[in-house]
Amino acid sequence: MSARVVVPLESAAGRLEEFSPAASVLDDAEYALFSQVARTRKCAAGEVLFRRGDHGSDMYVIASGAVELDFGDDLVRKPLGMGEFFGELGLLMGDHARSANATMTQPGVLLELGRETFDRLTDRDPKQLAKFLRRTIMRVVCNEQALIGRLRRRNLELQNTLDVLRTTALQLDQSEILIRTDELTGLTNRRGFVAHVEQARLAGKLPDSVLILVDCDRFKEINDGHGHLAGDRVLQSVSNLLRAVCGQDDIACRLGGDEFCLLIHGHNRDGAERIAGYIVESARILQRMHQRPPQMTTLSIGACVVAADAEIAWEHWYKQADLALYRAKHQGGNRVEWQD
Ligand SMILES: Nc1nc2c(ncn2[C@@H]2O[C@H](COP(=O)(O)OP(=O)(O)OP(=O)(O)O)[C@@H](O)[C@H]2O)c(=O)[nH]1
Repeated sequence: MSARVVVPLESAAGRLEEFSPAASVLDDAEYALFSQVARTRKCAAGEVLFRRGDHGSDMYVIASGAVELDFGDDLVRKPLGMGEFFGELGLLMGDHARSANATMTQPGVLLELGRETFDRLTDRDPKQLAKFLRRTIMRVVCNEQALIGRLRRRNLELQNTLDVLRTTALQLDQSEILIRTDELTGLTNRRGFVAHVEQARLAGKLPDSVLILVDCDRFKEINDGHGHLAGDRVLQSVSNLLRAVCGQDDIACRLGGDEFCLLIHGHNRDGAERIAGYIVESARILQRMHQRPPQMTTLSIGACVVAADAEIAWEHWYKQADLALYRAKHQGGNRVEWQD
């Protein structure tokens, strides 16, 4: 029989009792008593005694050989050896659903105790049986408490993991927004704009639109004459003006330096001409209104109609609008030119 470590443990009734921490080992007197009434069963290695969820009412004592209890999921498997018992809840509760798979890992002999044999023990040695039952109940309570502790710890770990995942997702969203946003103006930057247009185009969801390229006139003179910060303020004013004319589905973008663009969705040339004209006119008025320090420059615009065609890439439309912008600049700026 295997070696036993016996430690005192306070019972539910408050008395000190002998209790084995392995707790599934019978003492010599119990073993002798059970072997008087039990059925013996020879088992081969690998033989499955019961599976998780099976209903059963037999308890087993290992006379020789070894058994493994597998509680499933990621719970630790429990090896049992000579003198240890298992399946006692089936015996005590009757027709109990097993909570583990029990498999012989070494060939051996088991003592099987069914309900009727157990009843006979009540007559033979009630004191010994009561001691066994108390110990078994304590074992169940301890196992349950350990299980609850493990589940609590796992729950806490899961919650922590979820928190970390939530924070990471949020950080990813924020980084995604940051890398697509122009820091100075808060408008979408070139990367964000091109990604948006290309995604929509490839998905066939880019509606007929108008592309409007906007460039500040003689912006360098503002930087040179009033300083870089004044130049920054002008760029912010231009972006506010573009934001103001944007509809819900339109996009305003700072392409870089003093160059901006607007993608006006669902507009034909007539509608977009009014918008482009309004931008140039408003900039002209603001530029005259605030000259020292300057709040605005006059603006040049090159525009083209973007036909919804999944085959034509964004660069094509950009080149068209840029040709128109070049003409607008060439004619002195402060105007709108179209490329058909
Ligand atoms: N203040 C400021 N200036 C910038 C920024 N980015 C680019 N610039 C400046 O913008 C100026 C653009 O100069 P140009 O491309 O010659 O444009 P321009 O002076 O408007 O000339 P035209 O377009 O031909 O009228 C350069 O002097 C850049 O240094 C910025 O973020 N802030």
